Amino acid sequence: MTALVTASDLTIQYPEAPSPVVQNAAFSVETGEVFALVGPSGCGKSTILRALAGFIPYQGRLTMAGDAIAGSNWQRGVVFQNASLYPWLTVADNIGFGLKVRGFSRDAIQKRVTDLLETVGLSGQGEKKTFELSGGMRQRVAIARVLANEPPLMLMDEPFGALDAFTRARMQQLVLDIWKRRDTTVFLITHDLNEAIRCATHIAVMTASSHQITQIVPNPYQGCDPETVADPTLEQQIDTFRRDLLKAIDPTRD
Ligand SMILES: Nc1ncnc2c1ncn2[C@@H]1O[C@H](COP(=O)(O)OP(=O)(O)OP(=O)(O)O)[C@@H](O)[C@H]1O
Repeated sequence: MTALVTASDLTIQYPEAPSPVVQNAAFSVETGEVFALVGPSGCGKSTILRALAGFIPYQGRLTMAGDAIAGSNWQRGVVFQNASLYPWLTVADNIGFGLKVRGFSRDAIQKRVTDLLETVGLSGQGEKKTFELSGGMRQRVAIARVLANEPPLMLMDEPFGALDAFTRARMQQLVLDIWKRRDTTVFLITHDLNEAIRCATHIAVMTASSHQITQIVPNPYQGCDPETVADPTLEQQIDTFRRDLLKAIDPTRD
């Protein structure tokens, strides 16, 4: 595998804030990984994602495929917790919006949108208005809209945080299915360690006061659902792995 994203000496300070939120951080995300970033609220996870998206300035080095990240770009698609869809457009037009802006032909857009509606389980719903959709359906549209651009990197900030447990589990499976079938790398922020264990190939940890990623651990349990695992031995192993992650997130914990 080769590094898709590389950060070194990465420092991010908001204007008027007394000190940097992220300081001298270093990490890399390899092509093909699902890289989950976990850590306590307010430690700077979304700040790193915003810098990766090109939404905010940073100091130090932050590159994608060797090029310094400067400004937003379709190659880094972002899915947030609450899908900000265009309410005046249909589902299909929301999904095809980026392609239209990029000058794709009407036929090419229609074909890709039809494929994506199927990928995210919304076949036949392209003409719906976004206000007719449930929360889970809206997130499917948001994911399809990002996938339409076929970005090498998908940035997901608590994408399923507002969904009920059942929908959340289905959406996690959807992301895993998409990741397996497409040539995409995923950077996922989550509060939910079980979500990280289920989805990620690698789990990166930030602590409350580190201002950087302190550990990146390969996850041997990707694809397992820690909440429903039936094998007691495996359940115990996952439990130990989860405890170790909790300890890494909060070293003061017993
Ligand atoms: N635009 C901003 N201006 C000033 N400070 C900010 C801004 N955005 C975030 N912060 C501060 O930066 C710190 C890190 O915020 P960030 O959103 O990156 O944390 P997080 O780890 O993603 O938290 P959460 O898990 O709650 O979403 C917090 O103290 C927050 O208050």
